Amino acid sequence: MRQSPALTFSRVGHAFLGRSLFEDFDLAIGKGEAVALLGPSGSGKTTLLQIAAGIVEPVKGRVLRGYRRQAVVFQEPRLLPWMTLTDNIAYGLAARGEGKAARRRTAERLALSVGLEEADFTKYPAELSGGMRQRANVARALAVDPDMLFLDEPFSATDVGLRRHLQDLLIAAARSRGFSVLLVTHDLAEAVRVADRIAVLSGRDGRIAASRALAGRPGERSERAIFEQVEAWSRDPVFGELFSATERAR
Ligand SMILES: Nc1ncnc2c1ncn2[C@@H]1O[C@H](COP(=O)(O)OP(=O)(O)OP(=O)(O)O)[C@@H](O)[C@H]1O
Repeated sequence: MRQSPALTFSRVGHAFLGRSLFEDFDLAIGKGEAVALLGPSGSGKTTLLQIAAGIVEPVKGRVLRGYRRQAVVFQEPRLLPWMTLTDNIAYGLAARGEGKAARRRTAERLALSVGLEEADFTKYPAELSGGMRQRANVARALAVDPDMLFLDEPFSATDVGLRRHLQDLLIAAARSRGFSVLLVTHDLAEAVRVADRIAVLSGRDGRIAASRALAGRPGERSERAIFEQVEAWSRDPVFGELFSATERAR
């Protein structure tokens, strides 16, 4: 028997101020599958992610959720300024009924796993660098042990070294815990590194212009294989709209 998907968009439509973004958007994400959603700026990627996560109610259609617990990583960390680093990471755990000591232990373990240090545990967000805040952001999402993770341009403001580190960390976490991922990104190399499949949203009609499975598993692709895939797709007409828009934005 085929497993039901973790997430299904079924004929989803949305409009802002009378301007339609998409009419009949369909996409299914399997359990344990990582899908990267690419598309020109303004095509509605973030809106789709927010609809999927229940942050925005679609005007039309349905989202079917076959998962129990979700976490969202936004581009900007959104830490609570009056809470320490570990309290921020542990924030979502209180709702799950975990005791205070257990919450602190989980938060500390995750803080260390994302490269934060013990000396940082009691610092407030204002005392942390941008990179440290982004590490805390990822740790906070993993703390709730999601089976569906939404990532909205999570590393676009992060320098290359840290971006790679956090990508690898998420790939390893997704593999060991088996959660599904919907990643919105502008960065084709990031998509090729992190995802099992890429969906390209058309800027013209808000539908999926192309859906491509990637060879191999995330975390096992060589730098050369990633580079060659990005090169090949950048010559593919289906990706043309994406690249011309990205280049215009530069
Ligand atoms: N709350 C809102 N009210 C009105 N218009 C909105 C709102 N949110 C988004 N939009 C508009 O909807 C369109 C799609 O926005 P969205 O952020 O989903 O696109 P995107 O593909 O993620 O863009 P980018 O790649 O630039 O982040 C844009 O034209 C945007 O201005």
